[in-house]
This record gives sequence, C-alpha cells and structure tokens, in this order.
Amino acid sequence: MNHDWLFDACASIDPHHEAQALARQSQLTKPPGSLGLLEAAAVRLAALQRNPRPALDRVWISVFAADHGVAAEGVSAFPQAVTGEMVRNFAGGGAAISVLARALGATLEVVNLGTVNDPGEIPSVRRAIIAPATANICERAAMSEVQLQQALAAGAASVAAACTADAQLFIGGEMGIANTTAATALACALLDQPAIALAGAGTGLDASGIGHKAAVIERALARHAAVATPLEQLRCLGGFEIAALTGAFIAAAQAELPVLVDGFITTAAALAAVRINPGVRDWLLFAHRSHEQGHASLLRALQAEPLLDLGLRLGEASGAAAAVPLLRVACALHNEMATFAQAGVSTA
Ligand SMILES: O=C(O)c1ccc[n+]([C@@H]2O[C@H](COP(=O)([O-])O)[C@@H](O)[C@H]2O)c1
Ligand SMILES: Cc1cc2nc[nH]c2cc1C
Repeated sequence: MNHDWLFDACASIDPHHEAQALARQSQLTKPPGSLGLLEAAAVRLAALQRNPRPALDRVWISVFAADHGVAAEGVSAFPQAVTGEMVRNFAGGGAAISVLARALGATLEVVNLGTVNDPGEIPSVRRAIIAPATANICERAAMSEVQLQQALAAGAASVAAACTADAQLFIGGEMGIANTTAATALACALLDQPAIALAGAGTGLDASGIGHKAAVIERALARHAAVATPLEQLRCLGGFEIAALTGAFIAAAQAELPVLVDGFITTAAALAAVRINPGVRDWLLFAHRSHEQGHASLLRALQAEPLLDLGLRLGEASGAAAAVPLLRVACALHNEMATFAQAGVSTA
C-alpha cells in the first residue's frame, strides 16, 4: 500500500521570520513577555506564514464524521444514530460549529466518511464514504489497509481545498459516536499507557460507564498488542475520521499551512501524525485543554501549551473555533501596537 507521501518532508520554522517577530515583540510598548501566550502565538504565526504581519482573515474548518464498530460494546452515552443526524445538523446550520464558523466568517466543510444512519446526499456535505463504520477494534483491525489510505487521502483532499481557497489556518474537527474509545485506545498505544489512565466520560458516561469503557479498551489493546508502528496503531485502533485528521495534519504541514488543533480526539490524531512524520509538530498550534480525561497526557507528549481551558468536551472543532478570536487578537497586537520609539515611551 502506498503511504509514501506521509513521510515527505515538512518545512521547518523560518528562523529569519521568527527572529524578526521576536525582535518586534521586544520593541512593543509593554514589559517584555507581558502578553504571555498571545506573544508566542503571534511569533509562531509570523514564522509559519513567513509574514511580518501575520493574519487570520481566511480560516478553513473541516469536520470529519464517521461511525465506529466499537459502539456495539456500549461505550457511549448516546446512540450511534446521532453521528448521521449531526451531519445533517452541521449542514443545516444548527450545530455549535455551524454557529461558530458563521460568527468567525470561516469556511466550514463537512465530510461524511461513513455513518450507519446515513443522511444521504446533502448538497453542502462532501461524501467520501469508506464504509458504514469501522470494525469493532475488540475483534479486529478498525480499518483495512485500503480503508486507511482512503481516510488519510480524504484528509489530504480537505487541505488541498483549503490551500486552493488560500486559507491562512486549517482547523480539523470530528464527529463520531464512540470515537473517544477509539482515540483513547490509540492514545494508550502511542503513549504506552493503560486504559484506566486515559479513559474518560466522552459524551457523559458515569464512573461505572468509564470503568466498562476502560475494560473494552484493554481488550482492544490486548487484541492488537503486536502492532508496533504508529501507522499500524492508527489502522488497528483508530477511526475513519481520526485517520482523516492525521492525513490532514500531515498534508497541511507539508503544504506549509498552520493548523489549530481542537480537543481530545483531534490531539490523538495529531500525535499519530507527529509520530509518523515528526516535522508536522512545528505546524501545530493548540487551542484548548479538553475536559476529557486523557487530553492532558496527549498535550504533554506533544509539549503543547493550549490557549484555553474552558472545560469544553464537545469536539466538532468547537474549541479550536472558540480560540480563533484570541489568535486574531494576538495578530492585531503584534501588527498594530506602537513601539517604544514610536510612542516616546521609556524602556527599562
Ligand atoms: O473533543 C473532545 O475533547 C471531546 C471530548 C468528549 C467527547 N467529544 C465528542 O463526543 C463524541 C464522542 O463521545 P463518545 O462518548 O461517543 O465516545 C464525538 O462526536 C466527539 O466529537 C469530544
Ligand atoms: C448531540 C451531540 C453532538 C456532538 N458533537 C460532537 N459530538 C457530539 C455528540 C453528541 C451526542
């Protein structure tokens, strides 16, 4: 199976633009470092965009939806039919991400990779159906080699569309009942952690539900214990939408398009992307710390410091979208504040 493109090089951070942006931050009328992560974010965007005046006027959001065979193990608080129903809601404009995309003036693309309760053709939804759902990871690999390749390519296709639209930032989101089970299993494999350390409430399980979910994840991990590479871990334990996100993040880094990572599931996909192609890491910014149990461990493994910690656990790119105004403010401060010399303010 040809996964060769996944390993193609990503550009590293432009040292000239990074140094220029750092120098500018040190000249703006504020004590050095006093704007904290807003400074760091603006410097990172200036370096990634190779632009002394970074901008986020054109934000692209792709939400990948897919169903999971492991839902049959009773690991979610909600029925599987919700995935397909939410695809219709995304398109109809009533979902959280629909509202956020409108409020931001961002482009929202919805990609259906396979839902058991298939909403069928919807004009604004890209159909990239791989199968109604992945296989149950307790019994066999979630995806075949061909399905993995299709999912990775679906993510890369979204990035190609974002590049055609001249996007300045790529946000990936997901929707899939039971996908916190798949993402947790993948995270456990990538981080070599037991299920009980990373399993969380997902859509709202109680303590006994989380215990059952952790046992299901342990069965999946035991079933795929021999799997060693991150790509195989993604194929055996992940999901269509998780693999699409991994493909999208790798393709975005290769296309020099900065990425804003959302919550728990997207961060598991991001860690898989970085394990497959370490050059991806430079292109990732992190929006928020999800309420989901395992998110902090994933962020730590990526040495990521997210902008927000609001107790969000919705997914569908909502946390990343909520952080865009903050990144826009970071750019405005970087671009428009007066320097000490311009304002006639004394330096330390
Ligand atoms: O992004 C997160 O951090 C997050 C945390 C918990 C749940 N979710 C969303 O909830 C769904 C998965 O939850 P579950 O309980 O069905 O595995 C899926 O559609 C995700 O978008 C998302
Ligand atoms: C209603 C609903 C909306 C969601 N959006 C992302 N995950 C979700 C899970 C549920 C259950």
